[in-house]
Amino acid sequence: MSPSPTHRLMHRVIAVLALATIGLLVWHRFGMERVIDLTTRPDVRRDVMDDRWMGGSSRVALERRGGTLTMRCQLARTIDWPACKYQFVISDTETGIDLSEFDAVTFDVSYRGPGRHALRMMVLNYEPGISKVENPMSQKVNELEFPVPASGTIRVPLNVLHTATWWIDYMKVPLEHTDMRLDNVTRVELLTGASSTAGEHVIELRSLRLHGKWITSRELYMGLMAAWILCAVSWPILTAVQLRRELGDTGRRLALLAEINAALQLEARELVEQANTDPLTGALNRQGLRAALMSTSSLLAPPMAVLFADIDHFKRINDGHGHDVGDAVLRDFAALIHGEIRANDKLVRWGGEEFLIVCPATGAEQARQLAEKLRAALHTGTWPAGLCVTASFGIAARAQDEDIGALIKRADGALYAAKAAGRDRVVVADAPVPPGAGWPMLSTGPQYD
Ligand SMILES: Nc1nc2c(ncn2[C@@H]2O[C@H](COP(=O)(O)OP(=O)(O)OP(=O)(O)O)[C@@H](O)[C@H]2O)c(=O)[nH]1
Repeated sequence: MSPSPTHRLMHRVIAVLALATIGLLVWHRFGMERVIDLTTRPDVRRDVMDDRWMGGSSRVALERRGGTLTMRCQLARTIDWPACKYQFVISDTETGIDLSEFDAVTFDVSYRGPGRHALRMMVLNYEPGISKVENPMSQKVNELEFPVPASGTIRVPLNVLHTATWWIDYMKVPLEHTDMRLDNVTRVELLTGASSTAGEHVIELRSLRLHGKWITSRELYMGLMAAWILCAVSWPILTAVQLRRELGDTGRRLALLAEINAALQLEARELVEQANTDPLTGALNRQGLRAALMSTSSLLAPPMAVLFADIDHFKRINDGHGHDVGDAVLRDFAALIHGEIRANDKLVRWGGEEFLIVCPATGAEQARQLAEKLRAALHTGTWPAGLCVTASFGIAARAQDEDIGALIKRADGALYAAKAAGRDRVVVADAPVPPGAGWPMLSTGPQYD
């Protein structure tokens, strides 16, 4: 069975999702790089500061030339931790930027000055519950000191930063807040090294860049997981909807087929009825009698009788009043007989103005009484054109094992006798003569084909 359009669509969605998943994971791993350049970014305030606010006597000055920031620091070791520093202020409020998915920082720097060249980087993170906007010292200090060449680019991985122990002591930070965090960075500072020699230190910073990803691994995994869960959930739902639709279609098709079938059956019944019925009188025709005898075998079980009824001088009616009146008499004659006989009796138009009545469960005497009743009804009936219509009746009761053809022939003989005796009467045929017992009395009637 070929898949439904819904399933084909789902297969495509899964294929696209699988490719997108692989593509995004590879892209996230090897690309998707986001760079924040703190030396040029317009919303970052760049500044320098010396240690006089802590009681020191170092002096610092900043020169800006193009994108290059040159810090001239006259370092004086008059306090324990003398320092000059660059400040990159990202935010003065509690809302910083999330650098947790940033993995490195690069410096393009030149350093001139006495002693060992080293720089200290501090990344200040706003910690809810600990940091206060009005107290810059309350921001969590993540720091690292690293050596600096005379000139060149240095790449420092961010995961080697650690929370400064002096800050933990100073702020009396509980243990659970001592981990390094970069999810809300408000400020980055670049200081002279902790054990820098006194004297002039000239640091030329051409760029300071943070390197990370456009979306965090967590966001990527969550997004992909949500997409796959949505896909997994929608699969059974769409399958159920599709099945429901198919069931509905099948039901509608079945209902339509049942309707067509019923119509065809009705049509077939009508055709059979038409084939078995005389169109003028509504009585059975000979084919109809054959069908009735075949479908209801009990019709012929003795005792049973057949009556031949033939309208007297019907030719005169036709000749005297026209064929239409003749037809009307035939219709009324059949209707009158139908009104008098039992439901399981069969009225057959045998030909012209001659009718056969098949009466199951009827003996010769009962058949004769019926014929007399019919004859009397004809007398009292109302006929087209004020006519008086009579009929002659020939009756034969079926003997055990008698052939139906022979039975009809005997009834026809009796009818012939009734006509011959003056019409408007009933004649009952004698019982058939058993083989070898001689000829029956009424065997000389008209021949049947
Ligand atoms: N109007 C009409 N006449 C029919 C039909 N079928 C047969 N007839 C006519 O019925 C007439 C039968 O005439 P006959 O066989 O001579 O019988 P009859 O005139 O009734 O005389 P008896 O039977 O001897 O009393 C014929 O004129 C047929 O043409 C029919 O369907 N409609």
